[in-house]
Amino acid sequence: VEPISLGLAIAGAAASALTGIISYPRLYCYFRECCLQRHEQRVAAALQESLDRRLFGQHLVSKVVVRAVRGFLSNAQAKKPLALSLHGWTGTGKNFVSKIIAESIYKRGLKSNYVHQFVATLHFPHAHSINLYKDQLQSWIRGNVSICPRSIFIFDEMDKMHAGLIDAIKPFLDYYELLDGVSYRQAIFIFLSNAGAEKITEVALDFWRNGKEREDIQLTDMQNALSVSVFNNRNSGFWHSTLIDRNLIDYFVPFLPLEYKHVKMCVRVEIESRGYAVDEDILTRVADEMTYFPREERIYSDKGCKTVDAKLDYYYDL
Ligand SMILES: Nc1ncnc2c1ncn2[C@@H]1O[C@H](COP(=O)(O)OP(=O)(O)OP(=O)(O)O)[C@@H](O)[C@H]1O
Repeated sequence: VEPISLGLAIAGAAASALTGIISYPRLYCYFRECCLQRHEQRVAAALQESLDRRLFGQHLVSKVVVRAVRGFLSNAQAKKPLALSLHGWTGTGKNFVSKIIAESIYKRGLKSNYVHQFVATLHFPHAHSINLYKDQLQSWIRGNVSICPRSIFIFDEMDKMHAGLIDAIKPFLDYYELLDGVSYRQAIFIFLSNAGAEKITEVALDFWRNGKEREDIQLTDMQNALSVSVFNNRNSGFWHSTLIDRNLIDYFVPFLPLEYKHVKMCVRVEIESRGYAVDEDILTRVADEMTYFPREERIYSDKGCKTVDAKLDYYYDL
């Protein structure tokens, strides 16, 4: 083969590969992250599988989250963005679940360019700057949704957010088709909060005291009580918020307090993820070291599964 024709052949192949890449977005998206990347059925399957395998003791969460996300993604005519509000005791899996949702939609999960996380105490620390934060929040959400309609926004520590701030995002959560030429209808908003945890615990404890199974707790046992208690709680971040007033939160997702057996499951996972063989004695000791409430019955872990990893360091990494 003449060098010149070989060169032409290579150039031709490269050009057709390039057009191939451009005309096959899937291939392009294989190498570079794309907005709206995965098909909704794949997202729903990945989400279900991941929650079933990795999330312990939260039957209501799995049910609501999978249904909500699947329904929303498969509805091409969604009238508003999806807004989920996750509530519960510390260490029960709220951040964990938002990470799993993000990973099911974008392979890079929380590291994705289309997933944005806010932590109230970090990003909005000063009460006197609330108006500035409102402006920043709006332009930041507008900018990101303009780049990618299927953006995911996670607001952590809602209960520490200054009252009224979250109302700045109300227009984006509402039923508008377009706002200044931008549609927010494909975006996903996830709010995380400890507000309502007492109410959730009260219901769970009632079930326990009446000898009923935890898994028999229904969403209806929780949802109304939860939305009212969050709305009326000055420290919920949603205090008298128009988001609740106007029914712009689609689902209140209750995280039940975790029991001793769930803590043990977390310890097991943590030991395995470090590549050690599970030593049942250590596993039990770590779970025993956690504190449990109420004081008399000692059923629920004070810190959920938080601090399990730190406790394990004592046994394994010294
Ligand atoms: N229900 C659960 N199933 C499996 N692992 C869990 C569960 N809850 C918590 N964990 C583990 O504990 C870690 C800490 O939990 P996570 O940060 O999700 O708690 P949280 O509910 O967001 O707490 P906080 O309200 O304090 O922010 C998680 O990364 C996960 O490893």
